Amino acid sequence: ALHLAQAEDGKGLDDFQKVYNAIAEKLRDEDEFDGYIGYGPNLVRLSWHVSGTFDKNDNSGGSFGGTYRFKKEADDPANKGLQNAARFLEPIAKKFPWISHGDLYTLAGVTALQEMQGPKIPWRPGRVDADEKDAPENGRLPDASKDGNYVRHYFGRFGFSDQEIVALLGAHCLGKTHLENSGYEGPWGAATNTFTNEFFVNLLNENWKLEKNDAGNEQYNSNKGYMMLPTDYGLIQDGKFKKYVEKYAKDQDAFFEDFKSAYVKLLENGIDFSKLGKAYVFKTLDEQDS
Ligand code: HEM
Ligand SMILES: Nc1cccc2nccn12
Repeated sequence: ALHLAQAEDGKGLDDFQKVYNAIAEKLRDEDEFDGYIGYGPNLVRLSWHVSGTFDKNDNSGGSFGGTYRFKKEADDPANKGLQNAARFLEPIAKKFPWISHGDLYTLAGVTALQEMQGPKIPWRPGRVDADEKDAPENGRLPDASKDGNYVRHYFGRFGFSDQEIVALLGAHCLGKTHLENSGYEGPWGAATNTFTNEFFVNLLNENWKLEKNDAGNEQYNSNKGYMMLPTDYGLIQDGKFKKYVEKYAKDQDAFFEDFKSAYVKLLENGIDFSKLGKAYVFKTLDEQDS
């Protein structure tokens, strides 16, 4: 059965906006991280990795139990590099001890996306901390060395359509790959901390060369210093995915709208929110600077 959302008692929009603001202010303060990319992309990746363990077949994994806080999940080799995001969030968790870990990890991704000029992401609280025994086993996160068919099959476990899969991967407009984390090296130059549709524009416009990187893994590099993972490149090798890449490369608003919907679905998979009111939409710091 789905996990029933139980919001932190007595907490409302203002309380969660305070958590949002604390994360957003810390993002602004600690802007030097990772060559001045900042923590935003890393927080978005954490929110995806804590949700990406979900399996609709037995409703295991997913963001509900906040089980990333246990070594069993945090030490998954696929999570290498996310210790930075976890350390970033420790003082936030101490300042707001009432928020569950699942709510904190997902709210941090929403905050980072909105502060990096992404779409407004409606968010609902109610994830309840589970025990270490409920932490999913390692190996549920995807393998970047594969192709488009693998990507389609992988995301089938969440019930995502081709369109939702392509929209979600648009988050690879953010941050970079780090050889010491994943065995892929991304260029400093092209790394960004602003949410745009450029992942799709680059996929279509650059001439990609498949090369072996210093870790011996194959990746696609362009002469402008951009890179793509084999799974990224699979989106233009596969005709059914490619038409959505073209749609989003042409229309950033359509990308923002579809990313928002798919990202909410990713973060809420496996949870029954029907007992809660409507989702919260948080103001950015800029919108509160009055
Ligand atoms: C086929 C599915 C996916 C694969 C194989 C994949 C793989 C990767 C890899 C290998 C990295 C580099 C990590 C590092 O070296 O630090 C990365 C980074 C990243 N991924 Fe994905 N990813 C996938 C889907 C997603 C999704 C669905 C999202 C969010 C909605 C996402 C968001 C990010 C972000 C923001 C970064 C940059 C992190 C940073 O700069 O620290 N990825 N991904
Ligand atoms: N920034 C970034 C992160 C992860 C994967 C990826 N592919 C192209 C760019 N990119």
